[in-house]
Amino acid sequence: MIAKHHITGLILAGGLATRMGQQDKGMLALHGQPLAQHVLQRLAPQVGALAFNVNDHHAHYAGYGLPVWPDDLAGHCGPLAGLQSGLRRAGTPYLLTAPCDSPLLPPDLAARLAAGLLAHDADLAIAVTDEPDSAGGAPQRRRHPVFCLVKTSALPRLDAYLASGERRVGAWHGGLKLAEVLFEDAAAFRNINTPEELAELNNDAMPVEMAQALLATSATPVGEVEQLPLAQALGRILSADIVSPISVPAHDNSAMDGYALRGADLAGEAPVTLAVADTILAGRPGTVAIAAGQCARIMTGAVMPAGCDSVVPQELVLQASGQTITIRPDAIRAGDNRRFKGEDLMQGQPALLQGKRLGPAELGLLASLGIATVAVRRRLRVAFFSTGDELRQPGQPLDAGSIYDSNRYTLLGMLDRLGCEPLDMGSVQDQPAALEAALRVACSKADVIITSGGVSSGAADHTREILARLGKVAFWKINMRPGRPMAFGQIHAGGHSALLLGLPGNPVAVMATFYFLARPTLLRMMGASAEELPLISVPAQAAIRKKRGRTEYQRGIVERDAGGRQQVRVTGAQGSGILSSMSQANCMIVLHAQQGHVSAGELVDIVLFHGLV
Ligand SMILES: Nc1nc2c(c(=O)[nH]1)N[C@H]1C(S)=C(S)[C@@H](COP(=O)(O)OP(=O)(O)OC[C@H]3O[C@@H](n4cnc5c(N)ncnc54)[C@H](O)[C@@H]3O)O[C@H]1N2
Ligand code: MOO
Ligand SMILES: [Mg+2]
Repeated sequence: MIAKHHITGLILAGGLATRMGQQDKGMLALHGQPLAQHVLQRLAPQVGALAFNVNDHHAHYAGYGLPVWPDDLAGHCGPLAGLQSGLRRAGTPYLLTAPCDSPLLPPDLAARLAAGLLAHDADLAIAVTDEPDSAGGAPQRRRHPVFCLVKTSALPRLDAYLASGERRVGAWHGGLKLAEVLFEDAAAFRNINTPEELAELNNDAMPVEMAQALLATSATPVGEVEQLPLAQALGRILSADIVSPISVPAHDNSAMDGYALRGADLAGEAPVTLAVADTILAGRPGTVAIAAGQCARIMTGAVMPAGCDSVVPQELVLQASGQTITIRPDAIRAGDNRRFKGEDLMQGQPALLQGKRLGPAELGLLASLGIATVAVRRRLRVAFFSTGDELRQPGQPLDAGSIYDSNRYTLLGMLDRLGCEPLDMGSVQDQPAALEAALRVACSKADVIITSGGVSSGAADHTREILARLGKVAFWKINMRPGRPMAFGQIHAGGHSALLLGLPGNPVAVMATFYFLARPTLLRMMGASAEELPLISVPAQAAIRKKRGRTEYQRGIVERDAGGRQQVRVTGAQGSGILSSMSQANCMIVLHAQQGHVSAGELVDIVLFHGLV
């Protein structure tokens, strides 16, 4: 297996960008962020180390804190010179290259190239795609030689090739063994060569991972800290590391009710008789040292007496008279049933790290250290409101064409569960003045404003105008379903600022965008350390229809089949207005962008709704 830490990712940013007026291509902005940073964000989770290959604009890349390697060959000789530079400098057995102008590159590029390389026992693996033939004929196989995973030991071959004056990218490997790995999603290899291509990409729906990365870069944790008694700290985020002031347990102690003894006394074959020299209760340490041939009656949790290293549970004792016990020498092994001082927490060692969310175990752990109050970040204030003239509140009559406002309640529930301080601002009519007033009030009270509705292409122009007046808000199209449209930005009013997350109005879209986009952002702002939702791989009970190129979150029910194996099925209709599907479901089936239709029995990723703790 080729592990992540065996691979250095090299972002090729050393070209001349002739069709971009020789600008530094890697620094061109896509959704307000440099192309090279998008590539970095996509490669980072896939490799152990990262570096840039840059020739002319070293300073542009220095801020990323990564190595910046120039070509060793002079005169902009193309990507192979970058590859050569990377192979010379990488400290890992493999190098993975990707150009700085390919921000959609596959999230499983490294894993799949590595699998292909191993399967073919090859020296390098490159990506290939099948592109539709413009004349309507059979698809054309297209190689992408700059998306390449190569053994760093291939360097001499590349050196010789370049020394011979050759520069062509596709042919350098000569006698080395090449594996071609087919990727179904050709769009992932899209690269930007002209200003028109960049404009087009800026207009297209953005991958979920890109939206997540953009959100992550704009979320900063709340600074204020408060000191809370333990009993009020459940769900809060620790603001500083906790170093154990004591060891837990504070003494070596017994794990059983029985007799503490010296393991060395259990030698031989015949039953052993020991004299009971003391009785030790939990909280009442013994007073005598136990000599050879002696033992002490001891209770669970009581301090081990000096001289003893083992405890025999009382039910394993053959005979006990009060003054003596008799046991078989093989009843226990020396050292059994003794708990060591500090085996849970050692004095002076970190017990909990800042960013930890305090759950039941953490409250108990802090208590076990004798800590009575704890420093946590103040709760994140999240103002939320629904928008729409059609909305009525539960309890009100429903007139023609109107609906009840459900998003307010799902949002309230989700925010509360996450540990935020929800500020419910009700529902707001689709009128410019009402919307502006609501945003201003929300901005004055909250760190984050979450709205639902009014963000699709049908959104009234006045919404955009107001948001533009109050701050900088982008309207995103995200390549996901449900949850395609979303507004994101920062707004300012009355000397305050707040992050705005404008979620789409459809009730399931609200939940999907909340869980997969807003949740990580809010957690980061709450000061919580990154908690990736664990994806579990489960076979699909039946085929699932899925559009390749788009991330889909389908509502699923995971349960055991007749043979006892877990499997997942979709809840039925997946419309983004069908909120009952979220209630029937016990998991979200996460169908990644690069996946197509799923066949019965195929493994899919799921996120469970409920956890134990
Ligand atoms: N021409 C296009 N139309 C739509 C597109 C598109 O790309 N092109 N995207 C669709 C998608 S996907 C979604 S999601 C919605 C998002 O629209 P908005 O965010 O502007 O939301 P609204 O139009 O205000 O509402 C959508 C839908 O949800 C109902 N809704 C709204 N608020 C609530 C609430 N608080 N409780 C319950 N239900 C609510 C609302 O009545 C609408 O039925 O746009 C699609 N259209
Ligand atoms: O994606 Mo919309 O957000 O489906 O309903
Ligand atoms: Mg609306």
